[in-house]
Amino acid sequence: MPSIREAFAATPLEGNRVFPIDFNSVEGVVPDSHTWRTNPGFYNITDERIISSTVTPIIDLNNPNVVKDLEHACENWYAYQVINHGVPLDMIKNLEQQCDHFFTLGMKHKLRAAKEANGITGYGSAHISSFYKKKFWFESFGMIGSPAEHCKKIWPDQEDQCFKFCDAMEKYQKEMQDLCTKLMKLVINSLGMRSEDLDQFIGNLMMNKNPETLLQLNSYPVCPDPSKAMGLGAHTDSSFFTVLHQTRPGLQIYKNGLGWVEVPHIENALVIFMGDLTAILSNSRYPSSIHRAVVNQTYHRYSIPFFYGPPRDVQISPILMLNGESPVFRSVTWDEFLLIKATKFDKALESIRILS
Ligand SMILES: O=C(O)CCC(=O)C(=O)O
Ligand SMILES: [Fe+2]
Repeated sequence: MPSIREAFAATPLEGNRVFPIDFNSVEGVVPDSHTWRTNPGFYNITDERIISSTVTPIIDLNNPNVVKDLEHACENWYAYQVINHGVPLDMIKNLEQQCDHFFTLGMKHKLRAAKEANGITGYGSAHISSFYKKKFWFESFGMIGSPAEHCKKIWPDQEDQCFKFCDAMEKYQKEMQDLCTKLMKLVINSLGMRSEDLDQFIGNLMMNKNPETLLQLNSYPVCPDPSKAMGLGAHTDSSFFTVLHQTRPGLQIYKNGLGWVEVPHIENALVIFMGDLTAILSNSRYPSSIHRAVVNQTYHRYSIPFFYGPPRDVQISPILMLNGESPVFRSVTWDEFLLIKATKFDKALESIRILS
């Protein structure tokens, strides 16, 4: 059984040991390594229109109709924002502050926490840039659980700073776990599972083990020529779903027939993307959200995604709710799916399809 680490190691392309450039040293022009060509053809996207007037759904988690609202959003938008999510605003502000603290450090400091070759945690770039054969205007710091080991290297003689950073990350992870447990129930409920069966169903699905999660801090520095660069190219997340906090606008989701739809920045709302594993679970009723991040000339943007998925070795297969319904996808573990995704990228889901 390959591990997530091996899944990334299996990519024949550059892998994710692609270090970001020192964005502070770039003067005036976007270097060739980062010059973006539009429409590289992934996900068969041909429509490059950018739509800013359409508002993606906003779901109030306290609304009694939340399950219906969620069902509609998952079927039609694949991404939406939630309000009344219960995550305290001061906790989010503290997280942003620590995020800014890290990314405004000099390159020498950030590289002390560099990702290992094919690693997931620590400082680095986006491994999907190898598919695009271009680098993104992007740098990130990934964490599974406590970031303490990395912190000790970044701030070797600032115990206080180290503590503040770890504390902000760990508290936020805990909040995210609680929110994702709640969202998972709502998603399964919206697929037609009865409320009274949810706990047992999800317990069995996860084999009564803890979910696998990854917290990531993404940074998109100010760019001298945004028309030539891309923050993060179009992709879907491999998780069940992802909860994302954005500090400023820059996120776009792709919707057939409309093009790229800007997801507005709403203070105290969190963005949810449906991921590939929910496309499998829902037997393709809830497609995974194709999204990307663009950059700009005026502000430094951060986004903070929390990726939520099953224990690595658990088989995920479609939940068949209708009489006579046939599975559209074969079952996979998350590890196996990541391995497939690392080589097939936008064709990963297609490659496990058993019913057209
Ligand atoms: O920055 C964003 O808004 C998107 C980030 C994202 O899609 C990711 O980290 O997977
Ligand atoms: Fe994403």
